Amino acid sequence: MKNVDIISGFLGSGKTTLIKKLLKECLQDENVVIIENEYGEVGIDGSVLRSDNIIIKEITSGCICCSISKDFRSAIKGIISTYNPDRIIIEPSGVAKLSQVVKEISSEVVNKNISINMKITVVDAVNFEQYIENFGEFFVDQIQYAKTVLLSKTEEISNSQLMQVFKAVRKLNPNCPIISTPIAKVNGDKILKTAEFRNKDLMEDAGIVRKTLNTSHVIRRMRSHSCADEVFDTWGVETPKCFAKREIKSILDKLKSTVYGNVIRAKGLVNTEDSWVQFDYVSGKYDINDVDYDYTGRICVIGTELKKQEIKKLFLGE
Ligand SMILES: Nc1nc2c(ncn2[C@@H]2O[C@H](COP(=O)(O)OP(=O)(O)OP(=O)(O)O)[C@@H](O)[C@H]2O)c(=O)[nH]1
Repeated sequence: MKNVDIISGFLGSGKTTLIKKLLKECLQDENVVIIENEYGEVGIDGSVLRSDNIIIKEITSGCICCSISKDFRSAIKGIISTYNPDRIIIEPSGVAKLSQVVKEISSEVVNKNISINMKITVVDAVNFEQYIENFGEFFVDQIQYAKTVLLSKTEEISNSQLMQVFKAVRKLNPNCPIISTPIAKVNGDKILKTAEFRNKDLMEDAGIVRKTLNTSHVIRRMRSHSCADEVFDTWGVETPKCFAKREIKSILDKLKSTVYGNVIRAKGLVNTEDSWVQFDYVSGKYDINDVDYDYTGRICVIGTELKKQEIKKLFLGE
């Protein structure tokens, strides 16, 4: 029987950051395979996580809980027969419903070989209200079906905002441990122990939560949708273009404008005049960091009602 961990969370919440931390601080001696599911057409997180002892299987261009669920199931089976890993970590796309991912894993095809161990949902505390209001169907599902919730970016909000987010998460999921200490300050081991603790007792959490809560008030605009493809849009490109660093900054500043649609998440690995950089844009805020060179540049943008021609012009000038 193989243990499978699911690290769920909305777009840009911090799933990859958490996986990197766990790999570095407490999973170095384990034979781990990661399934990276990117909603966009080009894979970026695989390169971000890549290291010598980690095997990464990337599944791009769709969501493993709906449009490419078959690829997902065959990936799991293939991984088990090829690598026989100690642990499989799944990072679903930010727009996947955790309930659906669990359903896929538990389906007839694979349930003889695996059992679900950790189900952590990373919740972006900074953008909590905005996401619950606009993308409640996805966001709430991820929280309700989690065995553990990790609040990310808590160091960026006030104590009273944190208390509000904490209360709202607790209301949606009465049973799960909620990790609220800034991620940089919590030891990876502590996160692992918290998320694996009382595993068995919490197996039924999703059912209990569904029975005890009426969350219709938080699922407003998105209520009628059930599939990410009906709501979210993505644009991606592979490009050898060499950018100026200040150009990337200026592009990311512009992405906030509605000229480009409603951009929630943009990420990329691109070449610049003096180094390779990784950029991460989440709802108006961004980071740009130097990284090791990569084989070619990749850019991915996710949002709603994207103006793809405008976005292409912005990044590539054509
Ligand atoms: N300040 C702060 N930034 C964070 C934290 N967690 C993640 N980030 C930043 O948020 C951005 C997105 O982080 P990722 O780990 O790539 O998020 P993700 O959930 O894997 O993103 P997608 O898979 O693309 O949806 C990056 O710029 C991270 O550095 C946190 O706890 N605090």
